[in-house]
Amino acid sequence: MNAHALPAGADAVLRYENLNAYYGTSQILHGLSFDVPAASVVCLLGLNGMGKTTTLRATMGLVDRTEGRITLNGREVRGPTFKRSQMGVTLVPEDRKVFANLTVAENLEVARRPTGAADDFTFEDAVRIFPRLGERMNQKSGTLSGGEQQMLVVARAMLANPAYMMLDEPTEGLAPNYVEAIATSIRAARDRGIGIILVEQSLPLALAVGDWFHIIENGQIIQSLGREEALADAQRIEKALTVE
Ligand SMILES: Nc1ncnc2c1ncn2[C@@H]1O[C@H](COP(=O)(O)OP(=O)(O)OP(=O)(O)O)[C@@H](O)[C@H]1O
Repeated sequence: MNAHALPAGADAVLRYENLNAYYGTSQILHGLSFDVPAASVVCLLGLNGMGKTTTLRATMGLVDRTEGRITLNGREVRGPTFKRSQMGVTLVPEDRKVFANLTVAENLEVARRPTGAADDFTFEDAVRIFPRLGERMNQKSGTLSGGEQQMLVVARAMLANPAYMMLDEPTEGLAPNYVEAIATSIRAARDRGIGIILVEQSLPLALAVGDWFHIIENGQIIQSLGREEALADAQRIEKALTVE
């Protein structure tokens, strides 16, 4: 069964139900519940240290302990990280780790996981979305700029053709033209049916691509907004993301 196939009767959704997460004895997440429908972009917003990264790591089984349920298209997401990624969920972490000694092309090839679906991402798609990578296919990835490495890790995630993709602050420290390329890639992934969780400090980017917005404070969702509401209330969201 490929990553996009659904068990009979299941919703195409990554679903969080009352998620608690712990590092050691510290409880970081307190009862998070939200849905990530297929073909949508869900933005997690909040100040530093509020639990956004922990939510993504909990999804991949990278925290010490969780309670509650995460289901992907009706099946429980559990077990070791590689099993979760086999289920079709992938995380692009903040640290932008590329295989430094491999070329750009080799990094992409290692990640490529065709599902056989007609709308699988291909090398050509990656190069169309990130022309800069196309110019650097034979360059060792360790010598790319930070922005280019970020494009490469996002391109790699897309070539794995996940059902759901989580991006942790993909535009942190990037120049505006790279931010635009990341926005284009997020829209392209959504247009192919991929559900996306975007953790972002940049509200303009989140508003440019997001369908749903959850503001997280101290490991809890304190406010949830749809796209129209968020656009109408951008100033209030900005305030919630500003340290007083
Ligand atoms: N490995 C860890 N061990 C113990 N505590 C941790 C660990 N990782 C994160 N924390 C704590 O969990 C809390 C939430 O951190 P998290 O990284 O999820 O925040 P965030 O909202 O993503 O913010 P940031 O933008 O700073 O990454 C913080 O108080 C942090 O100190």
